[in-house]
Amino acid sequence: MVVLASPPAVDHIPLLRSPDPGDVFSGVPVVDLGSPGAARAVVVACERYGFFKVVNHGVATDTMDKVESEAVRFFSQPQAEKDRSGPAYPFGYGSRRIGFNGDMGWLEYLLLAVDDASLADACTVPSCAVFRTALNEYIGAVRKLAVRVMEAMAEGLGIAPADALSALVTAEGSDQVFRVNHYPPCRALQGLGCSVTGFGEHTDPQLVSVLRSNGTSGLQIALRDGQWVSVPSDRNAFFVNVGDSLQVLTNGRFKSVKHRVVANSLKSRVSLIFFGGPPLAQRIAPLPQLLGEGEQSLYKEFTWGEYKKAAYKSSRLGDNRLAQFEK
Ligand SMILES: C=C1C[C@]23C[C@@]1(O)CC[C@H]2[C@@]12CC[C@H](O)[C@@](C)(C(=O)O1)[C@H]2[C@@H]3C(=O)O
Ligand SMILES: O=C(O)CCC(=O)C(=O)O
Ligand SMILES: [Fe+2]
Repeated sequence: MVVLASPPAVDHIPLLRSPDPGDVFSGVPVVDLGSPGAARAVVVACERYGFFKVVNHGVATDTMDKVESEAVRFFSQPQAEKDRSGPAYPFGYGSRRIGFNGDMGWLEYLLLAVDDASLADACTVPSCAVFRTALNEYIGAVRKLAVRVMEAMAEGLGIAPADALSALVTAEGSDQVFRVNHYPPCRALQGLGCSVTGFGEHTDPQLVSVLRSNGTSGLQIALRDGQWVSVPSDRNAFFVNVGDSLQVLTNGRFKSVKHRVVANSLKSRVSLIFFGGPPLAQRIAPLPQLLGEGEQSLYKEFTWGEYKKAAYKSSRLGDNRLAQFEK
């Protein structure tokens, strides 16, 4: 028997088939937020893929560039310096370990709280004031974008008031998280036909996630038939994921998208993600306006706090976390 051992550098990190050009998905829905058809396009994309790209988003290029270059600078520091911003939980710098239940990925990251009360100085890590200022400016802009996207969802779904969904992420005490991921190039497996997992497959538990990355590919989404496809990167655009909580609010009409990141063998990927969640006490249940005559909720009642606790306590990244709440 021939046993192929992984190089020690990638020990304990699952391997994936390397993406090939045929995996590149040309069908990612693109929503022009400034166009009259945006609300309808958002709904169609959320129903079909739980995922779409946003252009004409109004976030200044300078706001995106500054935070990206500060992130690159932060991750290029010596390990001991980065560790001073750790540990990752509850918030701070982390590397390789994701969550508490044994998941590992080829990445390092910053997990940051978004403190609504003081958005002007939302994060206290990292220690560098220039990075913090850039992060706070970016987080403020991306949060506004999340609100616009959720307003478009409500309009497209035909529900009132206009902030029926977005109010959940602007409410006092809403639970928002921000994440900066850095996937260094992984040269160890070059030419072997396989790649190391950057971030294993999962759905995001929140309502929506708004992602931007540098020009390095790696993000993949699962289509409804289970096929994994590569999302062409676009550093000028944002990508929106439907999260589990939004799936429940729409009684399954919108589907939370399964996604993962495959590490690149040559280039590093930097991604910045805003996760919009509601306050911990918020009840997560289908919006009555979205339930048809006689239609029942597909889910048992729960609060965001209960869902989050269950997700963090016992789930592995790839688990179907909603399954235990299905009726
Ligand atoms: C394994 C885990 C990591 C995660 C918490 C969890 O127990 C299950 C969900 C994971 C996830 C995915 C989206 C976000 O990156 C994240 C911050 C979140 O809210 O849920 C991560 C969690 C994490 O990295 O701690
Ligand atoms: O880094 C990426 O591109 C995606 C990461 C992700 O899905 C996450 O942090 O939840
Ligand atoms: Fe994710």
